[in-house]
Amino acid sequence: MTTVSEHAPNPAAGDPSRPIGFGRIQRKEDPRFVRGRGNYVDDIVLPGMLHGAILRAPVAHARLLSIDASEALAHPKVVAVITGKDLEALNLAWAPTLSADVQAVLVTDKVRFQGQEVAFVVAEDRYAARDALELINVDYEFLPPVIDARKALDDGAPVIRDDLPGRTDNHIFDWEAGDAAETDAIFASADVVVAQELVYPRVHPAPMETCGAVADYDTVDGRLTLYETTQAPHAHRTLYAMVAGIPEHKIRVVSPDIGGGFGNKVGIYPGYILAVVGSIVTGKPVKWVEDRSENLMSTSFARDYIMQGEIAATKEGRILALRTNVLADHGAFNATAQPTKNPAGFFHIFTGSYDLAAAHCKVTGVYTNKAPGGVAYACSFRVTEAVYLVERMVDILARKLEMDPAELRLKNFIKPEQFPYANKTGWVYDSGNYEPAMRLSMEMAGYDELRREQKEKRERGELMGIGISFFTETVGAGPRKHFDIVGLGMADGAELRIHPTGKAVVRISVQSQGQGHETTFAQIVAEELGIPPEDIDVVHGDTDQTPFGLGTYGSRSTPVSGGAVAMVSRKVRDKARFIAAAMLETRAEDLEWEKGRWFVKGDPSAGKTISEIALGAHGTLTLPDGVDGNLDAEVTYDPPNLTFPFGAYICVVDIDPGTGHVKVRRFIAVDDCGTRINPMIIEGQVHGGLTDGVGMALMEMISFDEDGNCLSGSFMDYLIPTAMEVPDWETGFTVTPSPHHPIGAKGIGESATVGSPPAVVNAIVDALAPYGVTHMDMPCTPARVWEAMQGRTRPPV
Ligand code: PCD
Ligand SMILES: [Cu+]
Repeated sequence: MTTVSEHAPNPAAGDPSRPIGFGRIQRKEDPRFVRGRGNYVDDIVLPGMLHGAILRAPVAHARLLSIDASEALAHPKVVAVITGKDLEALNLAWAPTLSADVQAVLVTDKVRFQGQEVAFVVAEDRYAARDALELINVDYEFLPPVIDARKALDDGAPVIRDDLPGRTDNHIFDWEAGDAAETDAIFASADVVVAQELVYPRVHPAPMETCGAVADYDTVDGRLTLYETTQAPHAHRTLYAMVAGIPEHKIRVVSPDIGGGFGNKVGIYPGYILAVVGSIVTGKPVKWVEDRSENLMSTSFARDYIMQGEIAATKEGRILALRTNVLADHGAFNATAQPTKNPAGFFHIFTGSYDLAAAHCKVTGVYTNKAPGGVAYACSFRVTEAVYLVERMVDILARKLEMDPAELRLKNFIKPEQFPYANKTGWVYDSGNYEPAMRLSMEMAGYDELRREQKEKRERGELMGIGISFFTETVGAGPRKHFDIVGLGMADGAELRIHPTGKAVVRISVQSQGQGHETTFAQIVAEELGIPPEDIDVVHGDTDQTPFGLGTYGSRSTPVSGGAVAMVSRKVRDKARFIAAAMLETRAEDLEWEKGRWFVKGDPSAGKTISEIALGAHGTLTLPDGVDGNLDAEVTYDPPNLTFPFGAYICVVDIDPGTGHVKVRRFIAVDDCGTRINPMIIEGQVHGGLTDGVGMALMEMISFDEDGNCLSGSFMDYLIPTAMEVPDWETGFTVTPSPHHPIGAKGIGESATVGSPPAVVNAIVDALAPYGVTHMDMPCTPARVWEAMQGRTRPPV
């Protein structure tokens, strides 16, 4: 049993590698999932419920001339058809985005991307609603679209956002970070400079469950109950109150089980608002659930960054500076989920894990006739793009210097004694110890042996590649003074009640989409109070039942809400001390804590367990002044900094020279997320993220033709990886606790998605080195790989 010292930042401090709260326990949520008892938005059925369907624009850019819904309204099962005009009358035709822009809920003036919402039909069943869409007649005047971000700022390019007063071009923002002059000076005198354009294509989170809502507006007392697929129920409620003018105390947002979010369910989509309007108009509950094509074509995409990278170094391989110019395609509305004041999110952590003398980045955002979004798909707000940039550039430099890429990284890491480390663009990394993670991954991979094998194979003309990526993430936004969503500061609440019999319920503001919060948050309480996890219920996903907080994305639940849960448990523990003292007829100062109980210093036999204390609190005992008769507490936790998890990944690929097919043979992932709660859940998070990363590197891309038709509107065209395409993951870990987090934990949910794509691409480029290939853009499909080899001769060996 570990003794928890009151003020120790990390209860696992004695042995930091020990997982906390009973470690590898089975997930509490799984029995209901494996028995088919999950309850998703589409499972919700309310009496008299109607069904909504959205008519979507067939083209990317067109003026709306007229809508005739009379035929649809004549359909016997159609109850209402809502158009942009109707919404204008309610002042709801446009909604604010999370990035200080507005987005059309339904088109009033102009269609701006293919798949945009044009009208909403409410009918007695889903089939009738869909059928009636075909009865709506819309007249359009087609306009030339802007599809290529590189042409968005050309003179004479069609102006997409002519709804914004004074707009004469498609420019959204220019933003920069770091010191340009200092960086340029270093580049000017550096021994070696390499440059490369890197395209991070438009990809999609594509969660298993698409987005949907059931809105139930009670016309008698003006109450709105909204079941939604949302990763941030409280933030949504406040936004609905602000935008729709429904008093906040009359709105209840319920987020039941969610079949994956991955950033796709952070924003507010037109469909949610339309379900609400549909319910207000008809006086009945209205369900709207999108299909797969609607999800892929119209909801938030991710990435879509064209990056010009440059890196400067000495000829001995000391990396000096990094600079980049980025063109960011934000689609038709600037709706990126951005909790920061920076329009490019956390992109300026592109200095990665290296100790640089200078760095500078510049990002230009543009509008195009494509779906809006730019969500952090398994990515803490553009950290994925940042990691890809630096990890590709370091590899390109290694090739130029003819140095081993592992050696080059080891030579340039920020050293353990440099933490907390302030990078050149204004981040303070809380902690890190990079070399042991790198060395562990090399040892697990058998790195030297792999290089030997590669050499032999090259001599035989076989294509084998080894790719490395070492990443540092910024996860866990707040603190609230630095991060907010439309003015709501990024802190999170937690409420803990210990029932008289010692069982507990903890209510949290974040929202699980599959991460296992019902298990891990119980484990945090268990660690702090010694109550077994099975005796602790975790309540989330209902704004009526939980304290305010900003929700789950950017791997912030453990860093922020996890901190809140640890702090609220400590508050209960402190209170328990006074009650125990009263019960034991002694002074609180004379008591000592060991996991699960307070006892008299020097007399361990005299003590009270948490459950005895809970009963005492609710009993008849006279309590000291100022101590309430319960064992409950609440806190709002505002983290002092972000957490900075990191990892070392090694990917081994074999390429078929005849077809260009890439086989990921091995993948070694060493992650450091600080103090670990549940190793099984962590491994699951890493496995999922690696699969995502391999998918992006090899096959995922939302593409468009010249007219702006989305070519990736189904899983036939938008490929996602399956068990067939991925190897047995080999995972390892090191533990570097966060010095400021109450239990020392850092986020893990997105690490693998962030860190793995550069490892895969680095491996592919490494395999193709004999052909003189130095870069390839994702997705590295067989066609692209094959093409890269054509017309290039392998040098004789
Ligand atoms: N150290 C540590 C950390 C962590 N953990 C665990 O693990 C998990 C995770 O966590 P985190 O990191 O904190 O995170 P979160 O916040 O919770 O979550 C979020 C994430 O998560 C991930 N993962 C996942 N999974 C699943 N199943 N599903 C999903 O959907 C998802 N998503 C994804 C994403 S994308 Mo964004 O949204 O894009 O921003 S963000 C994200 C949880 O349970 C926890 O508790 C542990 O144990 N330990
Ligand atoms: Cu991102």
